[in-house]
Amino acid sequence: MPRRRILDELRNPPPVVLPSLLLCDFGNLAAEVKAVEAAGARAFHLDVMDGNFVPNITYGMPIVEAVRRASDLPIDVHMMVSKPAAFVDEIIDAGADIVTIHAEATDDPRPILEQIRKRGALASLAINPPTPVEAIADALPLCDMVLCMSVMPGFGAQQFEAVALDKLRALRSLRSDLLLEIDGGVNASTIAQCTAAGAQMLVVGSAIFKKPAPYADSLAELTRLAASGTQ
Ligand SMILES: O=C(CO)[C@H](O)[C@H](O)COP(=O)(O)O
Ligand SMILES: [Fe+2]
Repeated sequence: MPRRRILDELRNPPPVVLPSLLLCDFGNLAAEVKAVEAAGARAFHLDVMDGNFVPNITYGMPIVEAVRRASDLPIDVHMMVSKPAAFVDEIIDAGADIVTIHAEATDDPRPILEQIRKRGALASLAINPPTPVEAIADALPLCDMVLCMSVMPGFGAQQFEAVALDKLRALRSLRSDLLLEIDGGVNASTIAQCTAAGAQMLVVGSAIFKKPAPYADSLAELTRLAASGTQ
């Protein structure tokens, strides 16, 4: 999908709940993707971890390609890798529509964000809970989206860290057009606070995949709660 159309679609209310496939059944990946799409998902979140930037290894291009084959929905790839510049092109070739790199992984994210945009994908920058918004001020003009992590990256099913909410509020006051995403510990108890603070993109892993498919009830309930935070 073209960059502009994805941006417009994702900015449309209600807020977007993105299933994080980290905790899905990889033995039945295509079926899981289709089940989540049938449940009403508007985009997917894929967690690429390299065992170096974070203390865990997940998957790379082949899984992004497999999700691309199973669905036409936008794919948001969260790159928890030490050398994002080396893999951005391949991730986009595999089917990523949004590429999120970590501010902590590079001295200057700007050339990588430019490269992502040049390739026609949405450029996104993530910050870990201890990283302040000021650390990415120079890169903000090149960002379509900012991801505020509400856990230290590496694993699903961790406890939500509310420090991300202050950063969402600060970013929203700086730029009204920026897509804002939050990831980590987002569930029925925390999701309304996230949208109240300005997030439109809510990544949810364990709160969807801890129950077996179909996922329609949990996705609808999370979307309802997310929308209630914007009222
Ligand atoms: O980036 C991530 C972990 O680093 C995942 O997207 C996130 O943790 C999703 O899982 P949960 O909703 O269970 O926290
Ligand atoms: Fe993630």
